[in-house]
Amino acid sequence: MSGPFSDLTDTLFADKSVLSESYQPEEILERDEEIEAFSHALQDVLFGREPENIFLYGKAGLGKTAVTKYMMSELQSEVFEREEVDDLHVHEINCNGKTLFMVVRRLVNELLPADASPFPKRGLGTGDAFDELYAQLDRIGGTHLIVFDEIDHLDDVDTLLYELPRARSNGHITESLVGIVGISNNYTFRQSLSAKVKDTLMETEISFSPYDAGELRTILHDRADRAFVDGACDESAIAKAAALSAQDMGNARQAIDLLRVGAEVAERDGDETVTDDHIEDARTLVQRGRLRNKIRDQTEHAQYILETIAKLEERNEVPARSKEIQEGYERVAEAYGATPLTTLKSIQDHLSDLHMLGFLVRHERNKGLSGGQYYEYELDLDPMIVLETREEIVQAAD
Ligand SMILES: Nc1ncnc2c1ncn2[C@@H]1O[C@H](COP(=O)(O)OP(=O)(O)OP(=O)(O)O)[C@@H](O)[C@H]1O
Repeated sequence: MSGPFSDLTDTLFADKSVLSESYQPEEILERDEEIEAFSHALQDVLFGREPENIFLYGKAGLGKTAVTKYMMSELQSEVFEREEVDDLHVHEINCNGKTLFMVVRRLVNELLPADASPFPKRGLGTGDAFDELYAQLDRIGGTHLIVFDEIDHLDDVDTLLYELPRARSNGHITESLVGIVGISNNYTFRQSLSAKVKDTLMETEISFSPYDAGELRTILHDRADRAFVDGACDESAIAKAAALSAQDMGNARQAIDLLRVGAEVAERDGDETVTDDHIEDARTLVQRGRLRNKIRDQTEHAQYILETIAKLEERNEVPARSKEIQEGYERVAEAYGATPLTTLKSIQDHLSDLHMLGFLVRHERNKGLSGGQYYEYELDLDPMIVLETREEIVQAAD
């Protein structure tokens, strides 16, 4: 029997899941100093003392989550070994898009006994949710470490950071100990806290810096060893993925993505080894994917404007002035059954935003002797990406 899948054999991957987002590495590489600072801050837990509060800062993909997961699991094992230490409970919650009430309620529900009814969504306030949280922490006892990921996204973070670290000294809890681990992409987070919180919050701050090419190479090497069958990935492909990501933001997630997509390209082409060329192709694919998402994030009218400029570009009618773009835009908006924005000023505002966001190149022109200046615009990306993305969006909406 032969069918579309009958010829397929996996010649590249030994375990592809090692390159997936959900994979938690057993070993954390190139973060010795951060791990050392983290262990130091956590050591009170092993002596039954109140934990220090810990804040981790750093841009995306620098290992904050991976290091935290690793530290929590190492600490759990150590607590388990030392029978004299009370139980350790670790709770993790992502704060993005949540109110303080939602976060505290979620924690309460995690702590409640399995047969208890959940904390009500309505009718009670944040103060009530905190009271229930304290009651549950004391009912369970031991040490509780609560990891708040994207803590800077929380609406009323001041209250959280004023309440929880003081729960014991204020007598709200007596049978348990609680510590906070806050994770944030925003280095200025601490400055945004109220003076009252800033002055009293005792914490250790650990900052994660971008990985350099050598560090990324070590991380990728380790992944490649586990992910690929022997000899299926060139050393220079690893070096290339590491170098490209180091030049960008030093982001390990991006480096791993390049390696995975590069391997998918090799697989698609029927090649038995991942090479530099595959990583180069992966870069283009990953960049296109990012651009597509960025276009999708724009408002409907901003997208019409981008589509208009892409069409002008296809007819070699760029760079174009805002008046010309407005005329094309009106036709595009109407073709989608939308009512176009009417003033030239509103189009110019959109053009200026799209320029700031890096979608457009802007040329400043002078009107010769009559004086005065105006701008002309063209896309700073391949018009096909805009047109294809728009088509996908329209088809998905049908
Ligand atoms: N030092 C490291 N050793 C091994 N793998 C790592 C290391 N740093 C990061 N990674 C891997 O890179 C990816 C991104 O890391 P992680 O999710 O920890 O980043 P983050 O700093 O928490 O970023 P974000 O804020 O975007 O979540 C994960 O797959 C993680 O396993």
